[in-house]
Amino acid sequence: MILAKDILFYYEKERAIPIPDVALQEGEELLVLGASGSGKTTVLNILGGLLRPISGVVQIDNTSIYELKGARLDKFRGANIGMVFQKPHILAPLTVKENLRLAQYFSGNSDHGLIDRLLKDLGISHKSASKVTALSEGEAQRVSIARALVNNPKVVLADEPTASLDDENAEMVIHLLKEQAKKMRSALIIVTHDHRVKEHVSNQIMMGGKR
Ligand SMILES: Nc1ncnc2c1ncn2[C@@H]1O[C@H](COP(=O)(O)OP(=O)(O)OP(=O)(O)O)[C@@H](O)[C@H]1O
Repeated sequence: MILAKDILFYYEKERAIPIPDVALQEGEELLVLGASGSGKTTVLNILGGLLRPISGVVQIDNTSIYELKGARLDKFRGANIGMVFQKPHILAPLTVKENLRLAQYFSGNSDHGLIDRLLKDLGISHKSASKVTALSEGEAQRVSIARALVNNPKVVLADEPTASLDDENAEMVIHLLKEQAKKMRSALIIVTHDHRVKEHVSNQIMMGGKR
C-alpha cells in the first residue's frame, strides 16, 4: 500500500536527514515520533509527494510516485493521499461542504454521499453550511479529517494533528482519524511529538532510529 525504501534526503548536503523505511498495508497505522527538528515534517512531505528525495523509492499502491511529474503527480496525490496538518488547511471564504466538494471536484470525484457520511460520522453535519471561519478549532480539525478522506485515499498522512488542541479535542481527533482511516482501509501515518497520541497507536518508530 505505502512503501518507502532507501530514501536519501538533505536540505544541505553535509546534513542528511535519516529517513526510516516504511511499509504499511491497507488499514495499518504507524506513529512517527521525534523531537523538534528531527525531520518529522520532512518525512511526511516525502511520503506525501510534496518533497522529492535525492534518491530512493516511495510507492503508493504500486505506483512509484516520484516517477510521476507535474500535473500527473498532483492528480495522483489528490486521488490517493489525504493530508491533515496541525492547522486546518481549509478555504476560509467557503462553507464546510463547499470545501469538501472542491476537494472532490479536483479529483474528478462526485461521491457526494461520502461527504454526507463523513460529516455525520465526524459529528459536524450541523456545520455543513457554516463558513469555516465560524468553527471552533476542534470542529475545523474534524473538517480537515473529512477533507483528507473525501476521495477515499489509499494513504492518510497527518502532521501534528493534535498540536493545537486541548486534551478533549486531541483525544477526539485521534479517535476519529483512526476510526475513519480504518473504515476506508486507508493506511494511516501520524507524525508528532505529542505524547498524548502515543497510547493510541501501538506501531511506532522514533526519528533518529530509537524504537
Ligand atoms: N526548507 C528547509 N531548508 C533548510 N533546512 C530545513 C528546511 N526545512 C526544514 N529544515 C531543517 O531540517 C530539519 C528537520 O526539519 P523538520 O521540519 O522536518 O523537523 P520536525 O521534526 O518536523 O520539527 P518540528 O517538530 O519542530 O516541526 C531541521 O533541522 C530544520 O531546521
